[in-house]
Amino acid sequence: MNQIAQIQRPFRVALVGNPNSGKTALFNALTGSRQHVANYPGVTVERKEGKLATPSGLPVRLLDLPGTYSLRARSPDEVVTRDTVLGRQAGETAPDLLVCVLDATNLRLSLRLVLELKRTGRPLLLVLNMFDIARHRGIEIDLQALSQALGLPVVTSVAVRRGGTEALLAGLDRLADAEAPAAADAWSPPNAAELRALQREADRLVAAVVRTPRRPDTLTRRLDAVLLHPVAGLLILLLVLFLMFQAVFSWAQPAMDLIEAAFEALGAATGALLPESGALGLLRSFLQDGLISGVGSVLVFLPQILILFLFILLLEDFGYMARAAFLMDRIMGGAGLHGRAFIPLLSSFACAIPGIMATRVIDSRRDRLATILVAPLMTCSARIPVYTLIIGAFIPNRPVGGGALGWIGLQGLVMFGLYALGIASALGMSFAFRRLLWRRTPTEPFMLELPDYKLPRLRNIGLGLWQRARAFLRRAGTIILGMMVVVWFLSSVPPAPDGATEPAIDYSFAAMIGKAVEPVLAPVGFNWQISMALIPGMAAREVAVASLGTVYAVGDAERSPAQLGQALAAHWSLATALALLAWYVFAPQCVATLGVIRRETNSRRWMWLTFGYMLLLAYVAAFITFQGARLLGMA
Ligand SMILES: Nc1nc2c(ncn2[C@@H]2O[C@H](COP(=O)(O)OP(=O)(O)OP(=O)(O)O)[C@@H](O)[C@H]2O)c(=O)[nH]1
Ligand SMILES: [Mg+2]
Repeated sequence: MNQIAQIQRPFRVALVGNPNSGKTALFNALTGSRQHVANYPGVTVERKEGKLATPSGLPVRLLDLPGTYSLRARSPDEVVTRDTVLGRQAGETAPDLLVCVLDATNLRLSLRLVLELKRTGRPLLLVLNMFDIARHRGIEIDLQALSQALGLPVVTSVAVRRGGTEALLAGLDRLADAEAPAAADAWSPPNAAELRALQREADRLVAAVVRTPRRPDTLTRRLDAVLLHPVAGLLILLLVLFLMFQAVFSWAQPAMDLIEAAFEALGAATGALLPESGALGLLRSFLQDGLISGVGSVLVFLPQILILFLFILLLEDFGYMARAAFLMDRIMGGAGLHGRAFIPLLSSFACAIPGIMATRVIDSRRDRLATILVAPLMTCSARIPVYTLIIGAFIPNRPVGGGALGWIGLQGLVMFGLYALGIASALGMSFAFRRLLWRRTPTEPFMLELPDYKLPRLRNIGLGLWQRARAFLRRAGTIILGMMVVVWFLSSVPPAPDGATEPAIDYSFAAMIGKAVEPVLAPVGFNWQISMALIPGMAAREVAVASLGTVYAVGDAERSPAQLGQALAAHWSLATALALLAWYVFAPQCVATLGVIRRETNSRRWMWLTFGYMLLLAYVAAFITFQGARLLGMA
């Protein structure tokens, strides 16, 4: 009977546990690439589900839940975890088994969650993960005593090692046959006193089953002596960040050249197939100037984005990110930011959306709001295409100086400067917000656990990169492609009248819109082509590049990004180019980010505040840059 039920319906298992206990690592190890990522309805919490089969062939559907310290949910992702555990998640039934992932090196906090989970009456399996580190540190855990004391099955795992999940898989097989008890319907969240009582019980358990030697990891200690040093540590951090940006520029080049050449060839092949005039000519223009050159000019940035993420993922896995947060705490504290804001802000280098979502680690609402408000100022990867295009076209590719400075490229330096400007303005603005909005609240003290250093796992990094690449490609394939079609339409329709003397685009809708906005943007040096490209750029910053491509391609038959750079250099003054760079540092040009701010703060007010202050900064910065550059004779 049970066998039949299993064949018809997979065994549904959910991973619960504290943040950083290794749930996602286990999830990846167990499911490989058989994963499906979506969002929970109505919230910005990712729902990650994957498939696997146990050694005995039982199909399992595995859910990776957001980390939590308690079922007394405080944030949207904790609500998802709580509701899933209790079977209250809309559209889902309760999982057949909860696998509670514990960090074996820190059982105190994890066991309190286990005790809470026990009270829900759901079937539980405990996994002591990070067992390698625990063993390495000489921590001894009496598994049998723990299992007996809790009345729950206990297995160990090393999520990041091949074969490290065998005991867990065997455990799944054993428990799949067990009859699931009914859930306790009358569950209510524990109050503070109950939580304290649970913590005391957890502490008693730990005292009874865990033996910790007084022998700290010496390698970690020796490394930390240097990496956490107030001066040397900061210098190393700066060096790491600087190397990261140099790498983004130089390593990506060959791959970018390749992608560019491929799209050029594709465009040329399409051009050869179709005639230049008539209805087929319109199709040819659509394929060549709209589709191929549009997608190509965005795709070409994939290598850079991957390199940036490679660095972030490596540093995170190595254990350096927490140190960076620790180092930055003093500096960020001066700007009114919490030390924990460092990781959200650093993630915002990739994209403000995960950055803003990562602010959930900050407990105080004000600290969190301050971080959310300034996160979009960090240079996200969608700005890279714009920066690269303009820097490539206007900043000479030569070393900054001779001799010792010969290895620093001027282009890389300008890029670094733009990033620095983003960081400085984020710190400045959070300082201003603290001064203006929350004068009297003190920042909370910094408490972040510093994990031991460990060698990054290639598999984890690979999967992380793959997920990022997929997200980017999906964006390129949907929003961006859609916008490109709109932009192509606006810039090709209506067609030029017979006997027209100007390029066809000058007669199009795009020109009309651009020209209407132009007077407002003329003081910052933007012509109507730029004014027009900024409009679709609202959907995603990098679309502006593709739009400029379309605008100038339709006018001048220029196609590849390199040729686009040349076209821009011919059409814009240096002052205009610099003003556009300044604009892009600040402009609130991403509807998705604004949407996430609204959802995460639960208010339109903060969204509009962000939009307003960023737009103001962008205008002022571009104005000063343009007028200043003109005064210096760069017009
Ligand atoms: N050495 C070792 N490292 C591990 C193990 N499991 C996970 N890690 C590492 O621990 C870090 C955190 O793991 P994640 O899987 O991201 O943790 P998580 O529980 O999903 O965290 P949240 O999603 O934030 O709740 C990663 O750097 C993993 O590579 C393990 O068994 N041994
Ligand atoms: Mg996770």
